[in-house]
Amino acid sequence: MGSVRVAIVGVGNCAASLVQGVEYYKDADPAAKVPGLMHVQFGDYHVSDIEFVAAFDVDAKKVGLDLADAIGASENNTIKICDVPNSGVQVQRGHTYDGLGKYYRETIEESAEAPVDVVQILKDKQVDVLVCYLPVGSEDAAKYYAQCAIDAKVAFVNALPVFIAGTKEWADKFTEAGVPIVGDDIKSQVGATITHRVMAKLFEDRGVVLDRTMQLNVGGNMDFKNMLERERLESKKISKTQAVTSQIPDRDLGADNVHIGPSDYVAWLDDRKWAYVRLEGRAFGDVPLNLEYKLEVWDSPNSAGVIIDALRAAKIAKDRGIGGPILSASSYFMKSPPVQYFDDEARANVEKFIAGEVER
Ligand SMILES: O=P(O)(O)OC[C@H]1O[C@@H](O)[C@H](O)[C@@H](O)[C@@H]1O
Repeated sequence: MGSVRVAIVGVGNCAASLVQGVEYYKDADPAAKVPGLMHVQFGDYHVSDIEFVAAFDVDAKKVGLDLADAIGASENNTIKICDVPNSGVQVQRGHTYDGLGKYYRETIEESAEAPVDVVQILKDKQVDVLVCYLPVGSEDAAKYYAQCAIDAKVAFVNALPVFIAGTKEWADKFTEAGVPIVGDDIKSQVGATITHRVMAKLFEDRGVVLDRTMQLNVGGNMDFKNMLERERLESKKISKTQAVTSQIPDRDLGADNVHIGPSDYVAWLDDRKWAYVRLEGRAFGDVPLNLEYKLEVWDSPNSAGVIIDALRAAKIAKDRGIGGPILSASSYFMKSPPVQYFDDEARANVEKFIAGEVER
């Protein structure tokens, strides 16, 4: 079936983990269970079939570098997984639009080069899938790249909380163009969202009434620094909140009883994220029952394995000529898919999609 030719928008920490992970797992045994991957082999595609063929960024310290060098440049501060050999792919100057918020502008220098013709490059490089890793709050920039994907007939994986796959307007555009999309907003392997979803559902399934809950997140990467600008957070908070409340459809907690969102920037955490989660409920005899946990993760590697699956799902859809939102992959891999399922159902749907038993 050949390779999965991938272009990256936003060569930050998440891209760094993705590129390293593809190198790290290139010889993984398809029959083995390896840490961090849900599928070594995803349908016809092994991890090693993922090939990076183009990359776009606007940071002067990244534009012009080989992708293998750019992933360690500028403010990138995630944990190193392995060395990556020279890729032969030079990071090209993308379009900025609203991609750089106040804190990015204070921290990095924007490239003085002129933006490239993204659609032409996607076509020239015969890209299969474009993965969008722009900073939170990049509404216009994310939509610009989504349109580029449509124009170049390239599948789109939307890792950030800008609603594209989840809106009728964009879902229709992708469907009409026959271009697949997996989105929106990556849900990490075992991250704040999935653990919180599972716990909220557990309360309700076991007859405990959930009254109040909160999820406070702190981290030290550019994502968290960027999110100090509260105006950039609107869609992120909506995405994270409904990712949890969707799992307890029969309970309306009321807006004042749910608080989920990024909370502060702690520079010395680097790319680690700490999530403090609390659920308060009533159990047998209306007796209080509270659960509190803290999750410590390296943020970017925690999502890279999920993206590796999302890229291959998008490519399979493209191979099969299916356009529009890929519901199975979107609901399992993303926080804000067009349709929310419980995670066990979503997982089963992904397996059925791989087997060709469900269309999308
Ligand atoms: O841990 P969660 O809640 O699944 O979130 C995962 C991802 O969510 C994205 O919105 C963040 O920008 C990423 O940095 C993060 O890794």
